[in-house]
Amino acid sequence: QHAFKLVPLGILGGADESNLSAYMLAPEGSENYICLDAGTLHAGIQKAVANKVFNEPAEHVLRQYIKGYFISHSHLDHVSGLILNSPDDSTKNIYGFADCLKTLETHYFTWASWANFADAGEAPVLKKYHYEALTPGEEVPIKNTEMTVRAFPLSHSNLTSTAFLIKSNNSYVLYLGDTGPDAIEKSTNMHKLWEAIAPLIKSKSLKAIMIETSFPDEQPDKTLFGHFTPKWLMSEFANLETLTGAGGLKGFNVIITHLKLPQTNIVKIKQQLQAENRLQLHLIYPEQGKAISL
Ligand SMILES: Nc1ncnc2c1ncn2[C@@H]1O[C@@H]2COP(=O)(O)O[C@H]2[C@H]1O
Repeated sequence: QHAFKLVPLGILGGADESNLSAYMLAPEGSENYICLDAGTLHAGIQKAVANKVFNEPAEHVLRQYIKGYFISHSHLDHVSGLILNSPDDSTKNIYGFADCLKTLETHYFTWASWANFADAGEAPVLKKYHYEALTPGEEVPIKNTEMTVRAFPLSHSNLTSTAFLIKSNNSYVLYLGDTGPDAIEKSTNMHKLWEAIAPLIKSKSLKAIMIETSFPDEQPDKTLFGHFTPKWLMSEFANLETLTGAGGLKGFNVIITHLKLPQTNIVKIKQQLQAENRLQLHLIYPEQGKAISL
């Protein structure tokens, strides 16, 4: 019995502008999706339609199926698809922490960068999108869907990034925007997040964690820029295992996002994750336009 359907619209962490972080998520059997980050929309929806994931034209998927956007942080590779597709989009909410939404308002939905399709910021405001600021830890319903969200702060170098805990009935998916290990970020955000979600792993209600691994282990700690390597990812999951109990993560779905090109690095990251997977996580590599049931 699956609880969610996930449709990756873009999966990479930069460089290939046709395939940047964006993931549609809906309760299984529902057409009321959210989109987690929005780096690439058009190219991903086209692929999903070509793969018969959707039986409607791409315009319909963009306008009718995506009910809202969840933006983890304001870096271009997480928002460019939203901005570029905004003239063809329908009215909906953009959810995120206040400082992230403020950057959309002051840097992107302005009359110099684009047109102001939002409902705040530089006049005239076209009011297609409503900025909906989230409060850390507070569960709120997601408009026009059967899901709720709780947002948690993450550290991403100089920025605050976001983890979104999405709930449908009594099942959950956890999506993390760009972030790195507490030890390097000099943060406790990962630990606090693990404390919040460990009970959901124990109760088997958390269906998957979507988390980034941007660089192979060869990347020096001082040039991680708020990202994970396989070694650091596995060390954070080892911390999580101390909260779930020994063996508590065996077979748990971990969807690896935001791999950065070149392709030789991506091959390395996958090899290293496999070699270092002593916790026996079920590692899943999403593919653009191919649905995953969770
Ligand atoms: N101090 C820095 N020097 C060079 N490149 C950087 C620095 N900080 C961030 N970046 C780059 O800017 C990118 C912004 O998006 P990412 O965090 O995915 O990856 C980041 C790096 O590629």
